[in-house]
Amino acid sequence: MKIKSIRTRVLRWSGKTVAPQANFCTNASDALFERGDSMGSFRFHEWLICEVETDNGIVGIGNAALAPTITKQIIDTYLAPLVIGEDPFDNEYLWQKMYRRTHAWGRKGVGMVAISAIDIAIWDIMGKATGKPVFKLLGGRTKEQIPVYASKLYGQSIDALAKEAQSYVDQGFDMVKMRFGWGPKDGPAGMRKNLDLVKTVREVIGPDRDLMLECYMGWNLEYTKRMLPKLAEFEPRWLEEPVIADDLAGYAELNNMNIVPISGGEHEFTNFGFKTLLDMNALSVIQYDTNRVGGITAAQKINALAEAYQVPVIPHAGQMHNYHLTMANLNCPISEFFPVFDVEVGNELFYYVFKGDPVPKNGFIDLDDDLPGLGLEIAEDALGEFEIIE
Ligand SMILES: O=C(O)[C@H](O)[C@H](O)[C@@H](O)CO
Ligand SMILES: [Mg+2]
Repeated sequence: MKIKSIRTRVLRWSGKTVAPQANFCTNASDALFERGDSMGSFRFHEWLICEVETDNGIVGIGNAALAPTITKQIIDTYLAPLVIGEDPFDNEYLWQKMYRRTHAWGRKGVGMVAISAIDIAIWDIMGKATGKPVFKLLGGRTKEQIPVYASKLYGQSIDALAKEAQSYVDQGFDMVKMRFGWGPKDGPAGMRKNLDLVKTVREVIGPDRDLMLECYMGWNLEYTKRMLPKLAEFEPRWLEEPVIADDLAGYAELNNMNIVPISGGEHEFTNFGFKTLLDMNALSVIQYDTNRVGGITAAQKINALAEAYQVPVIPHAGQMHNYHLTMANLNCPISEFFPVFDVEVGNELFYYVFKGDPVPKNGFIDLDDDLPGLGLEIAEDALGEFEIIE
């Protein structure tokens, strides 16, 4: 079997979007003096689809959400010529070929995102060719079902936040992740508002459900050190991305304070990136995203490394490319789930592009043992609300 062609499309959402409210979510741009739309860099309103076709007609589907138009160019210009004509079952060789041929500029960021999209498609091909779901090629079923946490609860009024949190309890979720609305530039008043948000959600979900807290790189080391003792009383399962991805020492200092477990990794790349973080004891939970980190080939290597350190892996994003890894690894205990809403930040866009993502029931999702590949189809009949850049 050989790879015959690669087709990339960028889908630009032109349908209804919900504008984020003020103080919707802290993020790395908050450190800039102009508030403006600090969420500007934080939209996922485009998605890249990467279809890899073999000479016997099997089509594997990969995807990417970061910088889709650039990722498309990287695949079309640099990566497709490297893998066309090759055997998709040589996935390790193909990953190394893409990684080493673009090493000068592609080992992190959009270069690795592009490699991820092709690698995910290759694993979809291997599943379809063998008649096995991808997780059965990675280690098989390690769970009856996958527990999922409802991940939204962006900054909003206290009443609205409580109502949204209650809706997840009513749907049977035992774990929720919320976002902060304020950070270092908002001073003590912002700290109090952040703590009010956490207090509200903790009161709604009660003491026996997991509460996770998301900063999305919007805080810094000094502010987080002041916040951690104030957050401890709410017993969060983790505090996520308190500092920017390059502040490895900050991650390590915060995690080694052992006040609240620190999580991160959705903006880190390859097993080398995570070896450094693990050696520094910088994370208590690893959260790579398979469509960024290097695809399934890279993610599975990180899973093995993390297991040796006994650091759990809970990939960013409730999407199929992550669910298969979670199902196949004992050290991946739960998955994230983005509730389906109107398009806001864009995490929800995945459900508009693809068909097949499992729907949670009572706080769990499951995968089909008999559905080959990733189990996704492109929702071609629903792409009318997208501008398609081919
Ligand atoms: O952990 C997450 O879900 C991500 O950081 C989100 O995609 C981002 O929207 C911040 O909430
Ligand atoms: Mg996150």
